[in-house]
Amino acid sequence: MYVYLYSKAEFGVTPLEHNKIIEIATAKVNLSLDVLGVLENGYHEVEMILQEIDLADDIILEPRDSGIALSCDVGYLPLDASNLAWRAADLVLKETGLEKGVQISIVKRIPVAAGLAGGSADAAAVIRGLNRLYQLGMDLETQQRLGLSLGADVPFCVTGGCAVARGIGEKLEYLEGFGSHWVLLAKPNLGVSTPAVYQRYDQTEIVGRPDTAALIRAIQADDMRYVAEHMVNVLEPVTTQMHPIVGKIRRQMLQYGADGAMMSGSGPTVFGFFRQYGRASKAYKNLKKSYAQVYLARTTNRRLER
Ligand SMILES: C[C@@](CO)(OP(=O)(O)O)[C@H](O)COP(=O)(O)OP(=O)(O)OC[C@H]1O[C@@H](n2ccc(N)nc2=O)[C@H](O)[C@@H]1O
Ligand SMILES: Nc1ncnc2c1ncn2[C@@H]1O[C@H](COP(=O)(O)OP(=O)(O)O)[C@@H](O)[C@H]1O
Repeated sequence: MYVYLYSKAEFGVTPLEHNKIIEIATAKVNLSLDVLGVLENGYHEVEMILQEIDLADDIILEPRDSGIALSCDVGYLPLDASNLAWRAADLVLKETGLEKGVQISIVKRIPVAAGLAGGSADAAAVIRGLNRLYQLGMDLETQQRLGLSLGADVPFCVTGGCAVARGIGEKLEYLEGFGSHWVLLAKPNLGVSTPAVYQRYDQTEIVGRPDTAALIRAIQADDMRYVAEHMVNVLEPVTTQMHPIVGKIRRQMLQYGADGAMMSGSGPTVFGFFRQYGRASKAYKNLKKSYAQVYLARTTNRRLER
């Protein structure tokens, strides 16, 4: 059930002799999402808690004399300049003035347009990976600044971990203390457009908002149950109104024994926290009967390893 989601290549199988490197692009879930206002450029000022999970893509980088070449093990992603991994490579090469190219191969596991920041994770992994491959000496802040020009979630994805994200998502306050917990994810068979959800949010009356300060305290105390029971995402009613199946999955998660369940980001993926593997795996089997994209993952904090 819980398949090891990082590539085995990380553990010594990496063919370093061929100059390849592997970066693990981990997904995130939102433990809360609040909108504080709208900025002049139309972006929303947010206050949200982001948590890295171990559902991940592999990003394999190989040096090339010039040009960016991209391949992927699935057929549904663009392989040109509209891919965030491609754009990240282009940005780093231009910014550093490096007269080199790169071959990028993606092993895709994170569902797309799901509220899990899969594209942002890939972009962040390319930035980290190129820094390593060509020893560019970019510090974390530089990597995050570059990342921000690709998407609001990219600065967080450069490090992962657990953080309160403010501004448009780029002002990060890292939190320590939250342990490794079972997270079950289920995505209905539809993708959600983030701009469409934010736009619709502006016309929607808000019913409940998260108590971010209380959630921060619970995270620092590793009180998973409190977090699970008090998570709030103000975008959830918006996406649920567009796609009622989101509400259905949330109810199913709770019915199957989750301590709490919520939609991640702009959706439509719903995740639930479970204290016990047994219960989580039973819920996995039940949800698998109705949905193709169901994943059992764990919260993780690879920032501490970087
Ligand atoms: C909703 C969240 C929550 O973590 O995640 P996802 O659902 O995408 O995973 C993020 O705020 C999404 O971040 P990300 O997907 O990186 O956003 P971007 O590519 O920068 O922006 C896509 C579009 O979303 C809207 N947007 C994004 C971020 C923000 N703070 N306010 C906005 O209004 C803008 O219309 C923007 O053009
Ligand atoms: N490497 C990538 N992985 C996933 N999606 C990508 C990638 N590059 C570009 N995209 C595009 O970005 C959009 C958002 O995808 P994704 O980052 O998975 O969404 P979300 O942030 O909601 O989880 C999709 O329309 C997808 O086609």
